[in-house]
Amino acid sequence: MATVNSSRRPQFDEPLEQPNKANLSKPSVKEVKPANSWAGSEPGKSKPSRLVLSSDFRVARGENEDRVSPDRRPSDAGQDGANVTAEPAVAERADPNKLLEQTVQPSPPSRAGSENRVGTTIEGKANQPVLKSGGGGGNNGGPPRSFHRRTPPEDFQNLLRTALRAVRRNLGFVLVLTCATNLLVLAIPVYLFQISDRVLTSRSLDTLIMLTIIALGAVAFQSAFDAIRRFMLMRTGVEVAARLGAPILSAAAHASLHGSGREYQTLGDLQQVRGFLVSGTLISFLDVPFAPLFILMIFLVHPDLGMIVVVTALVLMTIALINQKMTAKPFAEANQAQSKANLHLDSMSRNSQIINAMAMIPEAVRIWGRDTAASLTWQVRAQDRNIVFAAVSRTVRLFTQIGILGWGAFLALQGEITGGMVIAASIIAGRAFAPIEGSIEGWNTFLLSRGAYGRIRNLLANSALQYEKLRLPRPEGRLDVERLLYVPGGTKRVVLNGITFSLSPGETLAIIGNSGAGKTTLGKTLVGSILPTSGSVRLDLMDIRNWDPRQFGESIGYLPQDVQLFPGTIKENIGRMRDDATDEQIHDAAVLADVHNMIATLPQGYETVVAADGSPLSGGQKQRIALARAFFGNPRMVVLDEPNSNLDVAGDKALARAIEQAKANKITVVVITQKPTLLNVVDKIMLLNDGRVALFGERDKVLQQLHGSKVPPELKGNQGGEEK
Ligand SMILES: Nc1ncnc2c1ncn2[C@@H]1O[C@H](COP(=O)(O)OP(=O)(O)OP(=O)(O)O)[C@@H](O)[C@H]1O
Repeated sequence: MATVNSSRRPQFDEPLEQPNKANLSKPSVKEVKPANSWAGSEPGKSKPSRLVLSSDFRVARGENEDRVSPDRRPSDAGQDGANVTAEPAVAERADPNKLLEQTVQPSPPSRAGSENRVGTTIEGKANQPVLKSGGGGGNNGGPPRSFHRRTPPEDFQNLLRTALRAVRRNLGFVLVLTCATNLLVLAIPVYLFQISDRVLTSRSLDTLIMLTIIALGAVAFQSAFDAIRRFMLMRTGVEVAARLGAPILSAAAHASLHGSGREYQTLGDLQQVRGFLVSGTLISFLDVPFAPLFILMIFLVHPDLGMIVVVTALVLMTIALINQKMTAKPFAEANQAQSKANLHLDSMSRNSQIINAMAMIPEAVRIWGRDTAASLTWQVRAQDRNIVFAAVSRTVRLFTQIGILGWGAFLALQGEITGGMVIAASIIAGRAFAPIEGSIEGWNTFLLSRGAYGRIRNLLANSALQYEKLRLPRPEGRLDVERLLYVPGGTKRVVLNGITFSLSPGETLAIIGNSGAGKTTLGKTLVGSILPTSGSVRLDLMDIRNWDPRQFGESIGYLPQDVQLFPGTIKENIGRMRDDATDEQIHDAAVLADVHNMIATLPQGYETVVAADGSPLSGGQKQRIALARAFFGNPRMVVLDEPNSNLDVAGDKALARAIEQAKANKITVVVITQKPTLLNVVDKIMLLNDGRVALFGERDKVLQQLHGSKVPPELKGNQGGEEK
């Protein structure tokens, strides 16, 4: 198959025609001027612009909106914009008073008039209505005039508030149960105290039976209340996960576009919060407020015993703090190494075919083993310290029990307290230590959970999905790219430098250039999957950042270089996994992408199930299904990144037909390609060189620039007949 790099024609990176350095450094386009382009007309002869000055935007907008001629053909605004350059508009230096006059007397609504307008900036055009009364869209009748049906904006703050309300409500009830549980837990020490001090002294069987029944009832209630509060906490955790799971995932998916890719881990944060809600740590936290009550009771038995308990509690806290300090680093290292091992495992599962085909299993296992071993080593180090401190802590607790019993016995010998009091104090002390110890041990979990909740709150609070965007009519497909600069975060590499161009609705553009020229990056900025460092991409004059994301997504199609299909049927894939995709829409997209016949040859047709790795489809078939997915819903702009990289001759032809059909349907198509075959069907060509526009203009003129006066025979398809 012939390629642009064949020996008969120069390569993309050859200095075909040195672009004017001055022009390129002011991020402008070397425009191959068509005869009727305004760029080629004399500024003096241009018709007055209705609005020309971006700095006068505020004043002029108010005037324009009131005075625009009702019969003005707004589509003309789209026709003349194909040649926007980065050069400042001539009229930007015009007298503002004259401008005001010009807005009072708008130019006649003729196409020729609008084509000759000089210096009409995009800001100026933004004041003009985009819609026209007919033509310019699908089925030659233009896109539907109705406004887009949109899902309402997500109210993440409200969802978070509702979830928090549910947690508070449940915790309030759990607190009441905790109160009852902690009071009932005193039943056993009180029972012991009563037996030794009352029953044994009075030898009353009735009292013993009575006390035993009360103690049994108290213990039964205490167990029931404890079980109920655990049930409630478990359900609270589930409720939080159920309420926040979907909003977090959609906010994370949206944020990941321009984020670090770690946004999806917020779902893990939700698991952390849920885990905390059902953990023993929270139970300990809830029980801790009752510890002072128990300590007070011991003080009431005897102040000496109370002091022993207080000192022990302080010692236990100190031990736990030292433990946390000494185990925090090894635990963090262990977690980091474990997540590296998990990432590696994930990439192994995605690349299992490559790993098997090239016998890379030992290497893959070695890398995973290295990270896992590092994780285990750090865990052992952390756990060793943990075990030592836990042992010290337990020893202190047991010493305290002995201390209370011993000193209590001594006090009993002195006749200050009774034997029953000593045993009761010992049991109550154990009850007081339990939540304190539990809280100290779980403090780390609490900090982690608090951090996780903070990340969830930030993600939901800052999600752009919740801001309501203005309802816009369905776009026509006018594309304006202005002074696009892209420097990837954390690098100084300028990948795109001053890209400026425009396409009218229904125009097709091929972006060509050497590998690494920035074609894919440009394609991604056009569909908003990466944000430019500066400059703007506008669809129907509205910056794509300001479109409602759902509406924008429905209005465009994108075929990425690395095609991935979703696990599901071909039908679902073409319908973008939407529940509301109708059979007719799916069929239309397949026909528009010229892929219906190919699908018809598959044994299960549209119901063929595609696995995560794309089987049973071939690479070319996957690419063609993805092409139909890009055309689903009759989008107004489609960006195709090397759509024929896997196609055979028939597929290539089908693709060319699809682009022609798209053109007939007034869909603006940008196709990134390395192959010359598609150049036959496009209106314009852009040659990218090192992130800059080296050539841009009408197809034949650019081809002539590329190949000198000779245009290779295979690229002569449209010459003459469709001369622009
Ligand atoms: N996130 C990034 N960080 C650093 N460099 C980047 C980043 N994204 C792109 N680049 C660089 O920008 C250049 C252009 O990349 P791009 O993928 O757009 O090229 P391309 O013209 O599509 O190439 P190909 O035809 O091989 O797909 C490359 O040199 C690439 O290394």
